[in-house]
Amino acid sequence: MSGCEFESLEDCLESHLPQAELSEVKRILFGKETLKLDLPVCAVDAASKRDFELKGYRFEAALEQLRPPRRIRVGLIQHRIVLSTDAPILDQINAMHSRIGEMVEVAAMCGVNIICFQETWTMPFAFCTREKEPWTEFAESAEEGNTTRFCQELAKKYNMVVVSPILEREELHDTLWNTAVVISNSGNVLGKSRKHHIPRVGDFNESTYYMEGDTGHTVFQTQFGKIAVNICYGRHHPLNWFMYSMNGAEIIFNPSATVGALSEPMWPIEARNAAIANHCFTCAINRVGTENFKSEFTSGDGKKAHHDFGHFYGSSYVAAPDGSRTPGLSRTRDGLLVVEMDLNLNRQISDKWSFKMTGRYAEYAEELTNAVRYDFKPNIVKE
Ligand SMILES: NC(=O)NCCC(=O)O
Repeated sequence: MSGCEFESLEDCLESHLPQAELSEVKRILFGKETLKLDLPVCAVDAASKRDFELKGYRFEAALEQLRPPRRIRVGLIQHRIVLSTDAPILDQINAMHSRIGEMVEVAAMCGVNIICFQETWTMPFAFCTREKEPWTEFAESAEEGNTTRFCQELAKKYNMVVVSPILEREELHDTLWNTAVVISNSGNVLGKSRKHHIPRVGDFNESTYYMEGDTGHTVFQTQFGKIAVNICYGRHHPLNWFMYSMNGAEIIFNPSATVGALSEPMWPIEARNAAIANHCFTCAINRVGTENFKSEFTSGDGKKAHHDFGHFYGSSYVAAPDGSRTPGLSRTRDGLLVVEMDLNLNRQISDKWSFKMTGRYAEYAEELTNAVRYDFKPNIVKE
């Protein structure tokens, strides 16, 4: 079986492990048995008719005496491109809009309050090619583009916060950015968060198109909680997650596009570790499928010229501050993951483990300031 056919690690364990061992394996792999969330029959039927996976889980918190529970639902959407990469640009974008529209409708049936799509969801992840045309034509204004208008309609219709990661064209300077637009459930654009770290690894030739983002570690106060967006490669940088958390993020979304050969063993660890280290929820979303491009490309890594990135392995999941996590969505299919979380869990775990209190940040800040100076002398004792 090839890497792009293997459906999911969890399904494999479920079908091959004896029941007694399975619950121990799940406890160790996922922190504890993840509780299933009952989803409405109409949603389950619609997902099946529209040919995507629908899964629901919930994370509970202890009941407190002074604070009511803060239960909210997030939705994570992963999907393939709909048309081939050489179809007319507008047809590709419109096809993606209608696919997402039908998935968001199911999220609304499931009571989702905040939905997040995958990185640059309106287009193929064409940055491997290093060709400017036609891919830069997918770029749109974050504030006034058609995709933002489409998401504003969804937000208003379903009373849902929409996180829409796109290729942004900033018209003022005619520059491109990799940007997540955050749209309030009122339908207003709340703001945007630009990708903070740009990869220079494998075929991820994104630095040919856009620079490191200039929006810092913005956190968005929504009706359903404080959220932040750490786009893809930023998940390898613990300080990046940390700064969103320092600014008060209760949920950090990580819309991504990454392939099996490069990052799959790291995927289950990084967002989960960030949830633990920062006492918050994290939501990792990856696209699915293999995208083929007409012209061959190379990336100076000795590989023969090729037409695709390899397999985007999906596996979107949510991690909680207590170290537990949901199983991932499929490695091969479009999917919607609906997760109910009680945001009170963040403070409960912070009070228990106290990483923010024991962090010695002032000392690290001083050491780091020295470490990045050109005349830095490492603190090493030699015989
Ligand atoms: N989209 C993106 O930044 N991918 C880089 C590879 C990775 O972070 O796994």
